[in-house]
Amino acid sequence: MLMLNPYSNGCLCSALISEFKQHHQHQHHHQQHQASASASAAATLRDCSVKLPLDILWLPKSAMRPVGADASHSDCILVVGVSRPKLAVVFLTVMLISLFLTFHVLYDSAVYNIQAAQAVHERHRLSLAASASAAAYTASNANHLPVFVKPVASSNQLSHPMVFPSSRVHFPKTSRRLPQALIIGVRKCGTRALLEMLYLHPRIQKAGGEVHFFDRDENYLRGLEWYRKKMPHSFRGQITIEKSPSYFVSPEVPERVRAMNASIKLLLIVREPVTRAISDYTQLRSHAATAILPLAESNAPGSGYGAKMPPTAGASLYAKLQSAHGPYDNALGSGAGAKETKLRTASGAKRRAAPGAATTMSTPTTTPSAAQLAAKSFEELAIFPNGTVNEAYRPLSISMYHVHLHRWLEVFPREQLLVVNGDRLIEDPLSQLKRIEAFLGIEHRVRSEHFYFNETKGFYCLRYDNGDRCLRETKGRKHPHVNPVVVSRLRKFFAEYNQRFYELVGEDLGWPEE
Ligand SMILES: Nc1ncnc2c1ncn2[C@@H]1O[C@H](COP(=O)(O)OS(=O)(=O)O)[C@@H](OP(=O)(O)O)[C@H]1O
Repeated sequence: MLMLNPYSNGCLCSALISEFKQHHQHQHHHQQHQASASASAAATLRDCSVKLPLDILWLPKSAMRPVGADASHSDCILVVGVSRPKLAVVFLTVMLISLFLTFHVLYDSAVYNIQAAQAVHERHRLSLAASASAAAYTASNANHLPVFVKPVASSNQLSHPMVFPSSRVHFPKTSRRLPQALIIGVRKCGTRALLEMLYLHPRIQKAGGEVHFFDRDENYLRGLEWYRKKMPHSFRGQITIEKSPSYFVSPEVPERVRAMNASIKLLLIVREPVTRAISDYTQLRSHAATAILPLAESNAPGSGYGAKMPPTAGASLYAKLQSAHGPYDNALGSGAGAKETKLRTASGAKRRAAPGAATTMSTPTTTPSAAQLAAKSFEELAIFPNGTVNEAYRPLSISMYHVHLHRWLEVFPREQLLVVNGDRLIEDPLSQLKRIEAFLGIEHRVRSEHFYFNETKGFYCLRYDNGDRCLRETKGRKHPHVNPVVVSRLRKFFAEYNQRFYELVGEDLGWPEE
């Protein structure tokens, strides 16, 4: 028996002894025959008492009032009294800390087990629900859509902001890890859709936004630890993926990525180059319109973007647009800035003389207003009046995939890079996801039941156990009508570049040549 009494010095022992004596007298009055036994107990008390620094006493068992049946065969009981307050405080503190740590470990372990069980259960439920809905579709015989999933009427809609789940349960034993795979581009080819679809896989964790670590000096100079902290929590066996589409076209990026991880896996999603350029233009025009409309009078014939903008307002909007469009030289990507010059040098392409260019194109020295930029059609920006292609137009130069890919393949072996077909991802996402699962070395877990075709949006959306999710409205914008002659002209222009790209990747993607 251990008894702690921090505030007494010997009181415990004397109390016990006094108790022993009273008890002994009581027995003496009522049980005469035990008198000799008590005397012998007192003798034993004297024999068993051993004074130690911690006030440890051996008391005879008969000194204690029995509480229940006593099955022990010992004669003496150990009583410890802590007589020094400081020592007692230390004792109590150690005991409390031990208790706290024990409960903490037990709590962590319980939370971990419960959450892990919930995650497994939810995924299982999702897979059952999805199988049921796929079966229902087969029965309903909807047929005009590509295949692996039939269209499902969904209540969930496009006015949502980005509605894919932005966070998962954070297990206690996870940590933030540098990415083991990157989606390096290409802009407007389906990089967001690809990342969200991959995130359906339990082995994938994704960085929420575009981090732009490797292509922006101000971020790169913050160091890898800064980058790591931008990553999501993950288990050891999971793969963290980040996507920043401008990595593909930024010359300094491949070397920087290799410096971080020479065996990182690279995903490059591409789309038919002219469609990609039109998509790019559509996004830039949309951004320009958003910036201009509140201030502008929309009375420029055919433009709708406020040609009568006051010069000062135009200049400040222009600055706004420049910062909003990052790698672009101006709002609609029409200028030929420093990066463009590098690109032309790298590709070996000669700038073609463009009669009339001075009157139709912005130049770096003459800053056009945002309204002027936003008022230009894709045709005007892409083709000079003499019919030649404006290679310096950023949406077009980004689509010259071979130029950029060449730089990556100078740094990484071909096997480390997977080319994903963005046009196929739109029509049949599962086929592309299977390839990516194999490339990343993870089991095939993304299934047709994870997708449904949303008729309103015109794209496949994702199905989670807690609801259906589409990408937000900035993905899948309606493109403006582009003159078919211009489209054909651009396709011919890209035919040669596409061939070079096919050679680099070792695959013919079959893009139209007119
Ligand atoms: N499932 C699904 N839902 C919506 N959109 C889809 C989907 N799959 C691919 N896409 C195509 O993704 C295009 C946008 O590409 P990015 O995400 O790479 O754009 S961005 O560079 O990050 O701005 C976007 O381009 P636009 O159609 O021109 O808007 C889509 O065509």
